[in-house]
Amino acid sequence: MAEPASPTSPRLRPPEGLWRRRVASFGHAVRGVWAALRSEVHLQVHAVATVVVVGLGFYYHLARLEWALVALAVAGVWAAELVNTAIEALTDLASPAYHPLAGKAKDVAAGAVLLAALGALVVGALVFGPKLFPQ
Ligand SMILES: Nc1ncnc2c1ncn2[C@@H]1O[C@H](COP(=O)(O)OP(=O)(O)OP(=O)(O)O)[C@@H](O)[C@H]1O
Repeated sequence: MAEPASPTSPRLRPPEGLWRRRVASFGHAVRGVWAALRSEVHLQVHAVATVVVVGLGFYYHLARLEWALVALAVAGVWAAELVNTAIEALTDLASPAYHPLAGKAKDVAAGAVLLAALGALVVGALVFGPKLFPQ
């Protein structure tokens, strides 16, 4: 009878090289964030805002759920801004000359950032508003 599978069983262990590839992919992702951070002023502003928000979070001893909302809002803005940066780069590569579709792609990507930022603003106002301006 076949031996039951366990997480340490050689059958379930990923093949050699898979972990190396996963680690390499993680490295590429970190390199992407770093490259965008160096070239995009908007991301540098987000970085400063993130430090301020995290500092305020510790100062006001946010509750667990408040931290969760703030983390989601901050990550949402970063993710939207990174995707926007990627779409801008690809658009410039594919269509350096003016094209309505290139403009649409950039406008839609920028719209995603705007929505994420508005959501983060609402979360920030609801979480920090009562703490910053107690009645
Ligand atoms: N190749 C293009 N064809 C048509 N319209 C374009 C093109 N490139 C840019 N645009 C228009 O100009 C706007 C600004 O584009 P741009 O590449 O300067 O991005 P941006 O909003 O200034 O972002 P960032 O400041 O992060 O570079 C776009 O949203 C789009 O409407």
